[in-house]
Amino acid sequence: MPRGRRGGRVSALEGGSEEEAPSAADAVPSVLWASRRLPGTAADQILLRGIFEIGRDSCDVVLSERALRWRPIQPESPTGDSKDGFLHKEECLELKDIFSVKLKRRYSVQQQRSGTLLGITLFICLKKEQNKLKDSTLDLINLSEDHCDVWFRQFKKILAGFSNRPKSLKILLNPQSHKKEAAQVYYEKVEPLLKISGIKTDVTITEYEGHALSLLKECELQGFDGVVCVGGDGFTSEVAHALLLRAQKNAGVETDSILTPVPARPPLGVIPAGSTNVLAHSLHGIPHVVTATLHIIMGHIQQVDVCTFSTTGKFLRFGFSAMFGFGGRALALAEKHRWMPPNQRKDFAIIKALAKLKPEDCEISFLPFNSSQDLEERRAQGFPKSGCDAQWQMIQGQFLNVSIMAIPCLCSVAPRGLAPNTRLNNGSMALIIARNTSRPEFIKHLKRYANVKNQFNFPFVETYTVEEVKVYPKSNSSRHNPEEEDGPRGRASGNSFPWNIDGDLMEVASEVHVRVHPRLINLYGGSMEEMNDSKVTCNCL
Ligand SMILES: Nc1ncnc2c1ncn2[C@@H]1O[C@H](COP(=O)(O)OP(=O)(O)OP(=O)(O)O)[C@@H](O)[C@H]1O
Repeated sequence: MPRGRRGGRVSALEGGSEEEAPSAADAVPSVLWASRRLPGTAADQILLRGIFEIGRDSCDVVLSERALRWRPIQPESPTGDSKDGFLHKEECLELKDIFSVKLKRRYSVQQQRSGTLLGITLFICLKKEQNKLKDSTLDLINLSEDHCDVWFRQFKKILAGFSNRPKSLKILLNPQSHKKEAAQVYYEKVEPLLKISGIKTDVTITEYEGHALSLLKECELQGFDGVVCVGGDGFTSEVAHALLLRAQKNAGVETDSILTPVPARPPLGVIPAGSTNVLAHSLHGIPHVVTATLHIIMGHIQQVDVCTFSTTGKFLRFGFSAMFGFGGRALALAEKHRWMPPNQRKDFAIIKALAKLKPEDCEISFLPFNSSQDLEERRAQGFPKSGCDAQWQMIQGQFLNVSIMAIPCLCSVAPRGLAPNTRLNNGSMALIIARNTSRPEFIKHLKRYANVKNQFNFPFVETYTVEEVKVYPKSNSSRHNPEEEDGPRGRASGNSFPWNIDGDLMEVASEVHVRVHPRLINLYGGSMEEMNDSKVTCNCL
């Protein structure tokens, strides 16, 4: 009979009976990765039972359909009682937290091929502090090849049952993101975890702006379970736009003026490696590479709302968030100074845009959230168009900044989000308007994003929850002067207005129509824990 390293007898008792687990209050896990107790364990059928060394203890290990449980084996006292049994409580690991299994072997110089079997290693996804995931391992030590083989095959079978987890991924990597470290991020932190998980990858390193878009128009995605982009917001947004555009073309949807887009099939993973990582931060609650990678490996999927942007009835692009006015002009300035290092460029652009702060004269119409259903009903009841459109509201005046956001837009300068009351998939957008005010007051408003105070609690700030927005800049504002470095009011070029769409500059000459489309794209990401002080109190949102 083979024996464990510390002399414990090895056996595999398939389908054996399960001991009653101790109460959650009693359980004191000695290892970080062990969750205390699973609810409803009674119905959990036992698959295998055997002895392994875990940590420094010889343990009685039980594998059931939902969990792995173990308890150190107690030496029997002459009276038959266990001396310190109360110290050795059962620990357990939910099977859904395992992402890979390998046979653990020790290789000596002579044994280059097979090595000496030591046991089984389980690769585990741990939940750390708020929203952060971490990979870890659990070694089940047993020297018996037969014993380990039975358990190894059982773990493999269990892992194969997680059908939502990807087996092959198309990776798109922007080598120019931030300080050009996206390749290093991918090859050092992401690829090793994908390899351990047995996920096949096909990596394309983009060579120019727009490369991902043109590649996704043509390339075959049939063999991939998902697409992953490694880069910043501009790159992620480009890839999301490309996937959605592809979905429309595949479904025969006219892309000149998209009214009701169809969802994109392959889920998109977002590995944060840019100078701004608002999308990854909003999706995972933290711009953390390992967390993002583990969500992909575990097949956690979120359906996320997406906006369409169009002008004069013509579709422009898909995106998650937009800024017009100060946000657009600051980006236009940053783009003109691409030669600067990313952080310096951002700071420079913000300071310069603040120095040249001027309001945009425009008219904003919006359809408040939940009114479109009423609108459809009114149209169905034969109301004239003007009667139907009474649902639309209109404001006009001089605005310093207009933000339209379908996602919360978490970032380092706004840890609770630029739109903290929006969710990833609540089917609405936040419309946040800063009317004209003095520069110090506007700066005070911007600074509030960084702390817990309500950034909307200013008389010049208005917030609305909307489904559609139309922004009409007034055409009588001063014309572009090519002599002026940044154009009038920092405009991007000619007579167009700069829009910041997910960190990408979009120049539009006339009005922009933004509509939200609920749950249009699948993104890899788990449901986020709310921040402790999650809701700001605001009259409108
Ligand atoms: N090889 C490349 N060379 C130049 N630009 C590229 C390349 N690959 C992708 N891009 C473009 O770079 C833009 C910005 O990329 P990304 O968002 O990853 O970086 P970033 O550092 O966060 O950018 P930003 O400083 O604009 O926030 C994207 O619009 C993308 O199309």
